[in-house]
Amino acid sequence: MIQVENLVKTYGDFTAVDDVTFTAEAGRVTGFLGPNGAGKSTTMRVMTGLTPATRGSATVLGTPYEALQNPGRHVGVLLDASAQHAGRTGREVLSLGAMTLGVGEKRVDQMLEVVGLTAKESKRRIRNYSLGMRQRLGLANALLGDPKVLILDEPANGLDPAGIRWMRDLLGTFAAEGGTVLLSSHLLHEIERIADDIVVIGRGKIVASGTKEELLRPSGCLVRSADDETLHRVLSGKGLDVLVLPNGGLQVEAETAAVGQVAAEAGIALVELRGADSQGLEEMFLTLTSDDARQETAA
Ligand SMILES: Nc1ncnc2c1ncn2[C@@H]1O[C@H](COP(=O)(O)OP(=O)(O)OP(=O)(O)O)[C@@H](O)[C@H]1O
Repeated sequence: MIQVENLVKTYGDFTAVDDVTFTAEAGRVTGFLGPNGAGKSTTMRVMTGLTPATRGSATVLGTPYEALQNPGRHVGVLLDASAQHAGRTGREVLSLGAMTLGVGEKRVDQMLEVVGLTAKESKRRIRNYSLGMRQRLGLANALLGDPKVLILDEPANGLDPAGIRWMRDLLGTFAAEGGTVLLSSHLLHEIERIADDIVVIGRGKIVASGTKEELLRPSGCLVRSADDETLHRVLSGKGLDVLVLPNGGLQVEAETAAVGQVAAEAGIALVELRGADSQGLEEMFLTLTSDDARQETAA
C-alpha cells in the first residue's frame, strides 16, 4: 500500500505538488494521471526518496521509502528507463542490481525471461537498446527484488502493442497476487483497461480519485427540446447544473423524470430525453483537466 498525505513540494516560490492526498491499495492497479507538468513525477520522486517533501508525507508499506531496509526488496521503481548506464549491458545492470539486493544470479535469468529480453539482447550495451527494450529492462530491474509494491512512471512509453498487452497482463497478475501497483501514463485507453483505481492530478492538486467504476459512472441526463435556450434558463433557475452540448441539446445533472417535469411545467416540448452515456476516461480526463492542460499553439 502507498499512502500520500497532504504532500507539498515547492521549488522556490513554485508549488509543484499542492496538498496531495491519496492511497494506492494492495491488490489493485492505481493509475496516476495528469497533463504535462501536473506533478506526477515529482510525487513519485518524493515517494521513492529521490526528492524530499516540503511538507506532508508519502509512505510505502507504512514506512517512508528512505527508512525501508533494502528498499528494492519491498518496492520496485521505474521512473526513467532512459537513465540507465548506456555503456553497460542489460545483463550487467541486472547482475549489479541482484548483487545489491542480495538475490542470486538465477533471478536475473528469470527476470530477463519475464520481460522478454533474449540472452543475446541482454549482452548488448544499453546505448543500443530501443526505448521499448529499455522499458523492459527497467521493469526487470524493478521486479528483481520480488517487491510487494511497484511505482512506475510511464512504463508503457515506447512499448509496441504486443509489449503493452504483455505489460498489462504482468501488472494485472502482480496486483491479483496482492501487490500494489501505481503507474502514471498518458495512454488513457491503456489506463482505462488496466487500472482498478484512478487518481487525477492537475497543477499539483488532486482533481479526482476513486475506483474506475465510480469515476466513469454516467451521471445526469441528456435532453433536446423545441426550445433549448428557454429550457436551459428554466432548469438553471431550478438550481440544476446544465451544460450546453456542442452538437445541440443539454446535459443536466438530474434524473430524467425531474427534467421532464420541469419542461412540462414550462410548456416546452421535448424531442429527446434519456440518461447520459458513460463518458470514457479520455472525456473525463479532458473535462477535469481542461483548465490545466497546455494549449498547443501554432508558432
Ligand atoms: N527540480 C525542479 N526545479 C524546478 N521545478 C521543477 C523541478 N522538478 C519539477 N519541476 C516543475 O514541477 C512541475 C511538475 O513537474 P512533474 O515532472 O512532476 O510533472 P509531470 O506530471 O510528471 O509531467 P509530465 O507528464 O510532463 O511528465 C513542472 O512545472 C516542473 O517544471
